[in-house]
Amino acid sequence: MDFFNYKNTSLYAEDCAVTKLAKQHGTPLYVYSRATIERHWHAFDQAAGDKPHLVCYAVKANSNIAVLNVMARLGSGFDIVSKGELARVLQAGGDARKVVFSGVGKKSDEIAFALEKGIYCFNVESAAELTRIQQVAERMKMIAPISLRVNPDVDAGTHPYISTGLKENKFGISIDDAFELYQHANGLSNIAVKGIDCHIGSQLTEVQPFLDALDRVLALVDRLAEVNITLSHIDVGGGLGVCYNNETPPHPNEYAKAIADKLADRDITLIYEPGRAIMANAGILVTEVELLKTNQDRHFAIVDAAMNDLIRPSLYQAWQAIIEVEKNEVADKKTYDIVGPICETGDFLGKARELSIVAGDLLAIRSSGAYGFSMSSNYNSRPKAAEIMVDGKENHLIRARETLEQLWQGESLLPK
Ligand SMILES: Cc1ncc(COP(=O)(O)O)c(C=O)c1O
Ligand SMILES: N[C@@H](CCCC[NH3+])C(=O)O
Repeated sequence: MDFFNYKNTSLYAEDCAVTKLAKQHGTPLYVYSRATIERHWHAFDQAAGDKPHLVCYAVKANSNIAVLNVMARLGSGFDIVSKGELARVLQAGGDARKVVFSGVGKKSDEIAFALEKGIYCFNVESAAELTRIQQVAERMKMIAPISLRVNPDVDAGTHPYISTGLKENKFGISIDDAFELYQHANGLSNIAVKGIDCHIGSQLTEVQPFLDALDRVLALVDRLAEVNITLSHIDVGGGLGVCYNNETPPHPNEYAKAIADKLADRDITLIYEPGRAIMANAGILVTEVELLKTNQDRHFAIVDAAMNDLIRPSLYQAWQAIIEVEKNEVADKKTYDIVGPICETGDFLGKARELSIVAGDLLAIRSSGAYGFSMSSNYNSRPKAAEIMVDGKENHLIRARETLEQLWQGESLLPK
């Protein structure tokens, strides 16, 4: 469910006509809906009911500070993977005490920064990282709160690039080794063992793999309790999928409740790290059709957005709906490949889409709120798109379109 719907023949974002937004801000343009973000966040928050819990939004999905601020105002926590993401959370008014720090390669200065800011917990992904955190904390005369990210070897049934919970993936600590590492961690002078963490992949469309992973995690929690290592939280990661095409993922409510129910009789705090499920359908990417061309019976719509703006179709062959912003009743319906101006064959946003368009029309690429702008780049020296947030009838520019000067910011010429 989202707030991007047609009124008669025009697409609206909440109460704003998308054509007007494009006129005001130009294209390519990311448009986010505040009401959608808030509704999705509340779905996770409310499903856990009375169970102590924390929704830690995965910043990587969309890290614009206005997006983070919307969630900070709701009392959200945040899942971060870098010093940069923590700095963004703080800049957005987020509370460091509700931050969990994931990621396989935290540098010492990132660990020090997070300790200084007083984050909730480090999700430790290897024995070597545990040693590093101990060393940094000892040097700073601080205690680092940690959980181990265990890899439960569960098949998430998702795209291989975004599956993380299998033995062969680089993420986490094999669940078979975790028991010993917990005992070791428990004996370290500057480490406080707090919880356990698990994230098995992204865009999962069924609850069962989450529950299977949780069963394995709970078996370890119980084994640890037998040796007096009592954990105060379980972080179940993110990964809940959304409907891009014809997937039928469980509603966040159903997913979050299934997990909370499993923990109902345990005195333990539950942490979720959703990214996509909150943001994907809270955003669209609006682009203008520049030119139409036909090569050997194949029709191409060349648009002003490209793989640098939205890389998911190129990188994962991801399918995202592409719709007309104004339904054009006059133009012939044809099957188009929607491509950008970048010099790569892989630069496409969608293939074989039936559309009635002429040059100058606007298209909206749906479900672009997550892993859209946050994965964008300047490839082909293309300034990054502008981002706006709609809020009822109002819209706010939350990131200005990049200027040409910004393209070479920080670069310098040789002296001679
Ligand atoms: C550790 C961790 N937590 C949370 C997320 C968010 O995942 P999703 O956007 O699929 O909810 C990710 C990304 O997959 C992740 O790596
Ligand atoms: N970026 C990916 C998801 C990766 C999740 C990050 N751990 C996507 O667009 O689907």
